[in-house]
Amino acid sequence: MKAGIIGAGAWGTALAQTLAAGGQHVRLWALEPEVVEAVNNDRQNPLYLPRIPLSPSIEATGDIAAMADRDMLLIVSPAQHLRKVVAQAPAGPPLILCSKGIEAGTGLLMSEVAAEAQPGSPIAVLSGPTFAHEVAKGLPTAITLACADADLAAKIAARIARPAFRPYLSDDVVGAEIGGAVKNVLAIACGVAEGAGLGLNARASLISRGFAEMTRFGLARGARAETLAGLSGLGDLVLTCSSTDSRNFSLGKGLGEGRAARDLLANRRTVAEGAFTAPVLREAARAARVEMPVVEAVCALLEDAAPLAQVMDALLARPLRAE
Ligand SMILES: NC(=O)c1ccc[n+]([C@@H]2O[C@H](COP(=O)([O-])OP(=O)(O)OC[C@H]3O[C@@H](n4cnc5c(N)ncnc54)[C@H](O)[C@@H]3O)[C@@H](O)[C@H]2O)c1
Ligand SMILES: O=P(O)(O)OC[C@H](O)CO
Repeated sequence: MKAGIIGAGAWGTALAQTLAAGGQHVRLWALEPEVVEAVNNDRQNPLYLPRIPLSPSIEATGDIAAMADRDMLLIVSPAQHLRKVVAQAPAGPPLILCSKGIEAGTGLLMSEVAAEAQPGSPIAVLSGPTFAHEVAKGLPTAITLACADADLAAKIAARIARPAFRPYLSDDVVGAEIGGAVKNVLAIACGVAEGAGLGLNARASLISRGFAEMTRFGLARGARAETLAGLSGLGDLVLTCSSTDSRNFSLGKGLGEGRAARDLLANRRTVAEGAFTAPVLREAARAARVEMPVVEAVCALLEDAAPLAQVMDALLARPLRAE
């Protein structure tokens, strides 16, 4: 098995650790030379996945061309860097996209961006409720692997499955991507509820009504309802909306505590994808005439367009309607 992982943040490193279980060689491309050095010399990634001893079967590299001999490539960069990273990756092997977001400027999903950046490469999407530090510790995890080509999906699944890492197959690539992108924005909303002390009823309502928004938007973009109700949609939504382990939830918590988005986002090393996805999603939803009031509210808070009390009042004052 010759897996290559492109992107050595928390998730790329955790995936490398998972695939390296059992002594399989995994090559991991990192942007930062200090990450390459720490992984190769100290068996650690203190920048992005601290306190997890890494397998000796992981070989880090700063040279993306070193991925040329790999027979599958997991792309794990932040969504807004995926186009550039995929364009630099060697062409040929299947690309397994692990980033969650929508590209700013184009409104494209990651599979659409990858298809433009590297035409002809087979594409799959790996997405679900997966906090990196838990996966890296070998805690039980299930995840959606979506690919239009069922044979390829089965081959990839067989190669990435581990006793505690269980992929479920789907042919609904768009559905898997929309779930992962939208849940990050909704997690910000749930973090706001936590930070502002709005209570657990509010959080449950945001999850349910947010899921209704995800479903409306997903169906408008051709996703299937059962995909949105699966691991990559509802499953990830519940995870990310429930814990400060989520960077998106934590960002929202800061907003709910009254801190400004620009301060919370300034100089951060780790990515809170929802902050980038929110305005793109709002645009896409408006263009498709899909109502997404929770997403609109998150955008207003991120843009500091209105105080939280006003945003809450506007949400609660919407016309009463059927569920
Ligand atoms: N962390 C998780 O638990 C988790 C789980 C599933 C999916 N994801 C998704 O994986 C993707 C990567 O997230 P992460 O948590 O691994 O990242 P991270 O926040 O841990 O690290 C940031 C990453 O961004 C990279 N980066 C910074 N500037 C860059 C540039 N100019 N070009 C290319 N790369 C650059 C860094 O090298 C690093 O790999 C995101 O889309 C995220 O939603 C994360
Ligand atoms: O920390 P977050 O909010 O980016 O969430 C990480 C993963 O996407 C959870 O599945």
